[in-house]
Amino acid sequence: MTEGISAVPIVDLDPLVRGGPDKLIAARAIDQACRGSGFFYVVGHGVDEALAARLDALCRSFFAQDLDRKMEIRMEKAGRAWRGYFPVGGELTSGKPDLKEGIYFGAEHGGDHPRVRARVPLHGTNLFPDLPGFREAVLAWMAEMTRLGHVILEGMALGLGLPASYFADRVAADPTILFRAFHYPPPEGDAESWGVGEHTDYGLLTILRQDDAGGLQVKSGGRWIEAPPVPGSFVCNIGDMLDRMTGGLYRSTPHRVHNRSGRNRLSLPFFFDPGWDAEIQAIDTSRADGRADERWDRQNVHEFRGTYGQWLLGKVAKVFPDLGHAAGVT
Ligand SMILES: O=C(O)CCC(=O)C(=O)O
Ligand SMILES: [Fe+2]
Repeated sequence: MTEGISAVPIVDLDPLVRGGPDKLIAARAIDQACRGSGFFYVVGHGVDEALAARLDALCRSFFAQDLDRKMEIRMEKAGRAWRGYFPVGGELTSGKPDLKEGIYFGAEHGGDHPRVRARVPLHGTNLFPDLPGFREAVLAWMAEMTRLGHVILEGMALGLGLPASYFADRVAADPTILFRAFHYPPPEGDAESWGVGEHTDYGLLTILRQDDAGGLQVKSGGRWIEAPPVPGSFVCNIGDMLDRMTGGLYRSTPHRVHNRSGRNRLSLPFFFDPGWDAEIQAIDTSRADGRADERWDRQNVHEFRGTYGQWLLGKVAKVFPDLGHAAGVT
């Protein structure tokens, strides 16, 4: 592990991606990062840079369109599947409107998928913008990010001294995947406009591609530190369910975004989360450090019992209250 230009460490995943004998070196670096700030960059991930550039350009073309065009795929049209576009101010990550717009995507489940047939919220088909190549790029990206998610989870399992397939076998055989494209316009005069307010992510692992605008901040050791852009890398962070499973050994670290660059910021977070029906159980709480920080939302993840689907529905209903009602969640 090498120290980057910020306090967030950089982990070279190459040995894990290739499956070489140095796997444990990468696994230990991940473990160290997860016990520390809970945030790390990954390089050596093998994700095609040309695909990333194509997706970046397509997303910028989408967000540059008139609002009317963007609203053609507004989230309301996807109903309970919870996909599509939301305009600036439409999402309330920490109870207040965020200064960002975005598109939500998920696994492309057809009408014959059992959970779509059972009308389970958050399942269904995506709403893709009518831009050539968009659909293909998003589907290819989600496949790549899913591959990468499995690689990182394997590293985490090894780093914890568990069998490589520990998470894959228990919670991530059929992961819940959510992919978002966000555009953060620069604040107009109001320095207090947060792109995303302080929050933690809900699931296992977030893999984020950020552009060169900067603005992502991570709460580490009680203070906010920057996670500046590192070309060709992804920023990874722990979600609430991995915090829960590791008994707090790995923290779901609070983070937030403030776009101070004076230009548009584009970010592409991918959420690699437990299967919808996966029961979330602690691995070995004796390893936990017992710290119980005051959380941003005053929840205690360690008291949660149930499936990931139950946890996620409770969360999403808070972030999009109107859609929560529409989908019968609240
Ligand atoms: O856009 C970013 O850099 C972070 C986004 C984020 O934290 C989230 O969507 O959960
Ligand atoms: Fe987040």
